[in-house]
Order: sequence, then C-alpha cells, then structure tokens
Amino acid sequence: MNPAVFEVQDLTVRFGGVTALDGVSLRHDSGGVVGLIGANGAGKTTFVNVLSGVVRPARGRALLDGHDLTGLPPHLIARAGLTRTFQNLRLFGSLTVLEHLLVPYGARRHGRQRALTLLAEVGLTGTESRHPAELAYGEQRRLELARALALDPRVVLLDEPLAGLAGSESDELMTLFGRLRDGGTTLLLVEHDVPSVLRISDRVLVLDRGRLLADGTPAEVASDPEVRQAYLGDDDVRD
Ligand SMILES: Nc1ncnc2c1ncn2[C@@H]1O[C@H](COP(=O)(O)OP(=O)(O)OP(=O)(O)O)[C@@H](O)[C@H]1O
Repeated sequence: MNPAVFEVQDLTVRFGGVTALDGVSLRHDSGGVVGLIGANGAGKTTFVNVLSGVVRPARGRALLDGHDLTGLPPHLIARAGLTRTFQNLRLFGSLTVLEHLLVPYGARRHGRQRALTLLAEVGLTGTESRHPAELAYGEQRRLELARALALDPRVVLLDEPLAGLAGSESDELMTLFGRLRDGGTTLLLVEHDVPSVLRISDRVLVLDRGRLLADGTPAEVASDPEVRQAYLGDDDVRD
C-alpha cells in the first residue's frame, strides 16, 4: 500500500487529568479538503498541534507521506511539507508583509518573485511594505495563510481560518481554498462554521471528547444520528 498523505496511529494526548485526544487513528490517502469539526474542547486544535509538532503525544504516531513526524520540531515538519496557520494570528509586528514571506524563501532562487506571486494569489498585492498593524483583520489572516503556503507544502492545516471574518471575506478565502485544493494541496480545515466545512470538504472528521466520532463524506456526516445528537444542531446542517 502507498503511504498515506498523512496518517495518525493511536494518537493520545493528555494535559494533566484531561485526555485531549484518546487513541485517534486515521489515514488520508488522497488530496482534497478534510474538514475537522467538533464541539469546543473536542480536541481539534490539539490534533493540529500534534501534527505540526507543537504538542508531543503521550502515545501514538503522526506520519506524513510515510515519514514519522512524531516529536520533530515544527520547523522540520514544515520543511518536510506540512505547515499550518494559527487560530490566534502569529505575525511579526516588526516585519513588512513582503518580509514575512522572504523569511521562509530565504536565499532560494527567485525567492522575492515567488513571494510577490504568492501575495498576488492571496489578494495582498499593494500591501508589500506595510506592517501587520496597518492591515485589516482579513488581510492579516491572508498573510498568515500566505506564510503557510510559502515553500509549496503538501499539507496545510488551517485552524479556524474564517474566525472573525465578514461573509464576503470568508467567501473569498473559501474560493482560495478551492483553488489550492485544485492545485494539489491537501488542506485540513478546522472550523466552527459547519455549513462552510460541509460545503467545501471532500471528507469530514468529527471529534467528540478526544475520540473520532464520525468520518465520511459531508452528506454521510451531516446525516449521522450520533453526530447530530452529539454536536450538530438541525440549523447547522440545513442547506
Ligand atoms: N495546553 C493545554 N493545557 C491544558 N489543557 C489543554 C491544553 N490545550 C488543550 N487543553 C484541553 O484539551 C481539551 C481539548 O482542547 P482543544 O483546544 O484541542 O479543543 P478544540 O476542539 O480545539 O476546542 P475549541 O473549538 O474550543 O478550540 C480541552 O479540554 C482543553 O481544555
């Protein structure tokens, strides 16, 4: 069997007496958008934190293309092809927009041109010399995304990328996610906006108190009685 794009085996994370992830195992073999939903405290951010190297699991493994990432620091995981955005933006106040992207591109060939191209892709052309504090909130979110996209990762983890965005801004980002997916990037989308997740995802995972409650197509997950009872309100799943 070919290695999965990403895979977790028996992933278990504890914070003191709290079990944030409880033996989660799954593999994702193709690209596309994988939605990850669940109530507050279900373990979604912890899942992203383990895959991206921010949190070490008590048990289990995380793999990217068959390579064990468990315990590697975030910068090596990023270099291996898995990057992320943060729920609370982590931009550098002293760097300009362009400099944010020149950091990952470093001395690479055509780094500056590639950075400018990427800024155009996320709709930030014209903001190159500004600092994060001079950007609108939606622009800051797009800069965070652009930084995660530098160096052409194979997998990007998006932790609540739509939080705090107006409807039109979040529509634009969803369109961009669709383009990235079509370009072959695998996206793992953690999001409280369930209708958006169901609309864009090829596969939806539902976490409930650290366990994988459901895993299927958006239609399968939206009609799963256990999911509806544990998590989804009827309003959330209506078209
Ligand atoms: N650093 C930490 N220290 C202690 N407990 C933590 C820590 N991080 C997460 N937890 C706990 O682990 C559980 C899972 O949290 P996590 O943030 O992964 O959930 P989530 O599904 O992302 O929630 P939300 O939707 O509210 O962001 C929660 O009970 C949370 O309080």
